[in-house]
Amino acid sequence: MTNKIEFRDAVKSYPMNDSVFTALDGVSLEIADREFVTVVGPSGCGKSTLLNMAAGLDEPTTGEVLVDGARVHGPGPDRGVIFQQYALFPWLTVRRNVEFGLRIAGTSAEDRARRAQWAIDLVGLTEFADVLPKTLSGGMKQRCAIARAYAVSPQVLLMDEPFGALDALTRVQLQDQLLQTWAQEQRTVMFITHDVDEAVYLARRVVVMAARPGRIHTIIDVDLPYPRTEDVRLSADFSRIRNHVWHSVYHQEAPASAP
Ligand SMILES: Nc1ncnc2c1ncn2[C@@H]1O[C@H](COP(=O)(O)OP(=O)(O)OP(=O)(O)O)[C@@H](O)[C@H]1O
Repeated sequence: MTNKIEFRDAVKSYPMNDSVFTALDGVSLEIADREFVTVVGPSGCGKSTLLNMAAGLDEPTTGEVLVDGARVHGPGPDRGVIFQQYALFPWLTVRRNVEFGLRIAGTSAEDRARRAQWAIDLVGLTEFADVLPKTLSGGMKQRCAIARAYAVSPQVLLMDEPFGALDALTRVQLQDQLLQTWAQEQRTVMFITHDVDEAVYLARRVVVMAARPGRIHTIIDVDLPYPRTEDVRLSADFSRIRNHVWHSVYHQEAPASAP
């Protein structure tokens, strides 16, 4: 399999008074085409910095970030980014918000309408397509932001704690929807979360980062079958991997135990 995203010895440092603060200290990571990777780690370990570099919203101080073998120089329609804070246009309806990215991409009106409707239906907002965001709950606003990214059908989805602010039930529903679209459209997904269960449920590999300086602590293979179902979530194998990831995140001073 070819690499879709590649971090090559990526360093991010910031000048700080008379010294330099190293936010990321030489991260090398290869994410294969169509792979689903989650990233977990303590606050401040550089997860968002890493994702923003792949998105083209931030640049490494030294090292390289490549997408499809080409150095990233800025955002592009091949990469959809979803943040925890849904940035919807308050004066546009759900449908117009979802169509926005397609409009920018120059998609024809007919395709725009079709793609938008598909994405709106997928996230369960069919009945709310023509209302303004202010009438939606937080979870519904986030569904709208997700539909907007899905509609453009980017090859790469970069998701920074997209479900972090949602209630547990909505979160589980959106995790399952995300896995369904991933299975259908076979995108490459890089997904940041603070939730160890979410990290394991979604991914083929979990990247555990460490802080001060930010770096990769360990990478844990999630050897569970897709499609992921409730049975998978409740299985002994899931618990075993979840415990391994948990230990790697919360007891980083100790060497990571074997699963
Ligand atoms: N513009 C900046 N100037 C100085 N330091 C910065 C800047 N942006 C980020 N940092 C620092 O870089 C480190 C990594 O930040 P980043 O947001 O990537 O961490 P994170 O793992 O995503 O954190 P969290 O889980 O809390 O969201 C932090 O210590 C942060 O304070």
